[in-house]
Amino acid sequence: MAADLERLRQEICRREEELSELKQRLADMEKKSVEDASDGTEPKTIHNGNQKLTNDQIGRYSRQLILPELGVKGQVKLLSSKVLIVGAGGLGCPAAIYLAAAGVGKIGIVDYDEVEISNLHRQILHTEHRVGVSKAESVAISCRNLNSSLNFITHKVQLSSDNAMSIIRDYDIVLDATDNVATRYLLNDACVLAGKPLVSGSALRFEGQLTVYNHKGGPCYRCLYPKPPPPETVTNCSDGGVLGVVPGIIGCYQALEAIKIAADIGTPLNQRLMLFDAIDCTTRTIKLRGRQVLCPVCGDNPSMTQLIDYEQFCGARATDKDQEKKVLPASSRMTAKEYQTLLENGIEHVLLDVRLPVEMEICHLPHPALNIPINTVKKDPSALVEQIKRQLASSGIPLDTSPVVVVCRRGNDSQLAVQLLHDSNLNIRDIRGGLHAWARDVDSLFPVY
Ligand SMILES: Nc1ncnc2c1ncn2[C@@H]1O[C@H](COP(=O)(O)OP(=O)(O)OP(=O)(O)O)[C@@H](O)[C@H]1O
Repeated sequence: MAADLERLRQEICRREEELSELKQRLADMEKKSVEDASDGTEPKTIHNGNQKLTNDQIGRYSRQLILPELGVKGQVKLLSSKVLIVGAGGLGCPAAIYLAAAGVGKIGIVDYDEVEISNLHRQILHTEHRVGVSKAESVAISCRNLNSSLNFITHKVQLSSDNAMSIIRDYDIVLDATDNVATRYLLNDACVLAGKPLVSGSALRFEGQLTVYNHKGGPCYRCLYPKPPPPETVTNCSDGGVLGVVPGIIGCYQALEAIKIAADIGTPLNQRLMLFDAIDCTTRTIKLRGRQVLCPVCGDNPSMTQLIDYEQFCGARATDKDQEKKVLPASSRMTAKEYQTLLENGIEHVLLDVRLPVEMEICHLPHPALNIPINTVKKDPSALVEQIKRQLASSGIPLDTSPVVVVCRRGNDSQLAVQLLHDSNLNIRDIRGGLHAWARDVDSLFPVY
């Protein structure tokens, strides 16, 4: 049954990709036939008196063509503009579809990742049956369905110092729709070096931000943030959460800014930062400081003339594996399977879950747990030790031998908790890999978030 479902899913994906290719071929042929017709005796102007737009284009873009600010001139600019979207996620999806709808002639999409089920609540161009498909490809397919007359280029790679300049070179405007500090600096420096405006967006929880860097003499990202933040202070959607519509709104704003720049209309958001708060439904725009003459990349005497190692520059976040190596000795840890054995043998213990209560509501291990979030543990570890000792005593469990088992989502915060409680004389260990390991190694039906 599961194999049949998977086969069907793959078949849908295959056919959808085929359909998308056919649409692209059809669009190319239609374009060619218009060019051929206007090549010889038959003038392009014969039907609509307009040398610049075809009848199809006039029909499709009519509602924006009649805007005096845009008009035929602006639409022609859009059709000949080239916009690169880096990141085909929560910001990139809405940005891409509005750029395609507006008729931006060439749209590049960079993403190395594949669609996951947890992306679908906000990355609205992907679909259920495209789980496992390249995100860049998925965005191109959805955009082509909307407007097959445009040119969509997929770059299924991680943007890095090695490839950024050669990818960016072919575009006029770049959108930063990514989610990490290293790529922000990389994109900033690459855009300054290549002389391209950078429309930057971000969204987390209920808040979003938007600005345009390196445009019309305004500052670049480095002018405002010369040094990267300490890695441990950076939170992403996977850890902090995000309401899907928030990146949706910011991604739309990114498309809007790109359209304004491409069509040369309105006032771009350079040297200003827009702050959006979904909880109160407020937006605020604040003035930013201008370009810094001492900026190492866009200043008067730039010391940076090529891209650097951005992971190193930002002191990239330690991976789960690094953290495992760095933090606890093996004797202070147990595997998910070892915890399963402990449960099956009915060994008395205290289970300490250091996630937020809201996460406990999503799922929890099949044993009553003391739920103390890691931030509370950090504030007063000794109070927690007293609480655990009281619980052990009231259950008549021997204090020094009975295990205290700490769990979290992926096994990082639990290690921190064990460290904080290390001097307590408790027999304390954490579950390596947390609930993710439990779902992977013990209970395949346990939910993963
Ligand atoms: N250097 C990079 N090159 C290409 N794509 C990148 C780069 N850095 C980030 N991205 C992409 O940017 C997108 C950002 O999307 P988003 O912020 O919605 O988060 P996500 O990584 O998809 O989701 P989650 O954090 O929930 O797993 C991701 O698809 C990610 O793969």
